[in-house]
Amino acid sequence: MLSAFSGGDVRAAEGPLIDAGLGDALMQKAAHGLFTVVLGMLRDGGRGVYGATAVVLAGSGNNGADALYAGERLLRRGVAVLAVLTSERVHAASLGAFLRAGGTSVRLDGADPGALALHAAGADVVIDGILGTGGSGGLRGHASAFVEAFNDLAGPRGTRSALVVACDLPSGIGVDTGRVDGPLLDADVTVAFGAAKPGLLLGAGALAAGEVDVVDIGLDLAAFTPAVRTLLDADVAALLRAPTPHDHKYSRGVLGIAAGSARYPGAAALAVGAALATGLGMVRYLGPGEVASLVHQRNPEAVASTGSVDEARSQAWLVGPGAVDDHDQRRRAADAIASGLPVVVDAGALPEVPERVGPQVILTPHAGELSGLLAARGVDADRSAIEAEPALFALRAAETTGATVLLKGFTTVVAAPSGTLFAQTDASPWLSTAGSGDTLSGILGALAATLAEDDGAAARVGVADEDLWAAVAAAGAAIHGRAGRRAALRGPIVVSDLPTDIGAVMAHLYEERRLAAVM
Ligand SMILES: NC(=O)C1=CN([C@@H]2O[C@H](COP(=O)(O)OP(=O)(O)OC[C@H]3O[C@@H](n4cnc5c(N)ncnc54)[C@H](OP(=O)(O)O)[C@@H]3O)[C@@H](O)[C@H]2O)[C@@H](O)CC1
Ligand SMILES: [K+]
Repeated sequence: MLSAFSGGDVRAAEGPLIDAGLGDALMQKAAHGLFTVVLGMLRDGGRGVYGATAVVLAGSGNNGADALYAGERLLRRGVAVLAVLTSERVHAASLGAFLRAGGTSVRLDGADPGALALHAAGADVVIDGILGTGGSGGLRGHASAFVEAFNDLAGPRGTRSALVVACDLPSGIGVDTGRVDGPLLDADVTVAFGAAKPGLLLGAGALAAGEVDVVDIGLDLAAFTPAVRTLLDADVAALLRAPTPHDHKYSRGVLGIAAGSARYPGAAALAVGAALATGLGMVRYLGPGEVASLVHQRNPEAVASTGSVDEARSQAWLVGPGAVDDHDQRRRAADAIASGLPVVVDAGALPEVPERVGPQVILTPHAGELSGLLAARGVDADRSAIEAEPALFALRAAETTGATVLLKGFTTVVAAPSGTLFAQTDASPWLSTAGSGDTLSGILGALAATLAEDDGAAARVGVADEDLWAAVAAAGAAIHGRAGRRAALRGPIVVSDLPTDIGAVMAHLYEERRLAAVM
């Protein structure tokens, strides 16, 4: 599990070490970690180290000092390093060490930002040490002008030639929110010191951070609660419940699905297909006969009826995908939510959620739907406000309703009513296509059904029992994202093909789990 701690908690964990006179040692460890990652990138990128060129962007605080000390180490390996000082003030000892190692520095306020940006765009590596955890708001003044010029000249990440490495975090993102105001240097890699910060896992900050590499600098964070967590493959694998020889179809998990309507029949077929590919004992489909026929064309193993929730014994429910303007489906949604069983509530069923439910009710809105859900409960937040700070509003919705809230997006945020947060940035942009949400809900439903009666699941993934459903939702988002990435290797994603990729991802996860068990 990748755990992110707030800027305040990281500073508090540094406190005792700084009091013991170890502040400089911490900074040297951070700089060494940063240097080691840059070295690896130069080597892996085939650029070599001796004779490579680097630009260090150094702001006024300790973040700039880390970057300058890393620059000093690069100079000693034969890299030509230019330090661009983005503020009038600079950490004197680190600049002194950098200059003594043969580095050159230039102050941004006395120079032409365009010319410096052009130099940086042509370098092998740019180290972003403008702002770290002490920053507030977006980049200002000269630094902001430089970054804009660099982005224009170098082009977007992925196409530009210079590798950008963020020191602790991409300068200017909200440390705890991932909020981005103003221009930003998208990093190829972010080297985080001591722990990831929440802004690296959330919203626009997660996009800007690129790959996150955490360097151990000896901080003890055991007394602090992670602000955000990301499940890695091993965590998702640990959560899964593999069938045993003693299982039968009812004990493996039965998922009731009330999805689809005359207007949107396809949603039912997509949700059923994704649930079956995730693996479970049985899918019971409830809905109009013509929709059931469509479901059966692809998945004859689904057991269909036009009956009620009470008549269809299940361990968990999925309600809402494509269920629009259908009185019977609305009724089933309300009954499933009231059943006390785990229930995934999507799309058309979201308006059926009563004032207060429990965490076993997993809501899966996108930003627009969350805005409606909150408005109905007296909280005013439009779509763009939610997209700027997804964690804040997912948490608000979880606290207000008592449900687990999975807020869809490129980064999917999951909030438990306890305040525990997960963020999964596993998706492929190709997944933003019609029907994608229906397959996510099918995966979530299957996981809920298989884990509904599994008392050991929370402990296996390392969360409190009350946060089990949030972990399940995060795992579902991870599986969906990975399946999407796999599908995108073939070209633009056709959602009805996704079950093949879901199955392959599940096979990979079970294999990972088997290997973990024998080690
Ligand atoms: N503590 C430790 O032991 C360790 C810390 N470590 C490192 O320290 C980093 C935190 O360092 P930090 O606290 O010095 O903050 P940091 O972000 O470098 O600079 C803040 C200064 O920038 C300015 N400023 C603020 N906002 C701005 C804006 N929008 N636009 C422009 N300028 C802005 C403002 O100065 P002002 O403008 O007010 O003069 C403010 O004082 C942390 O990320 C990690 O890298 C590691 O070495 C491990 C050991
Ligand atoms: K930085």
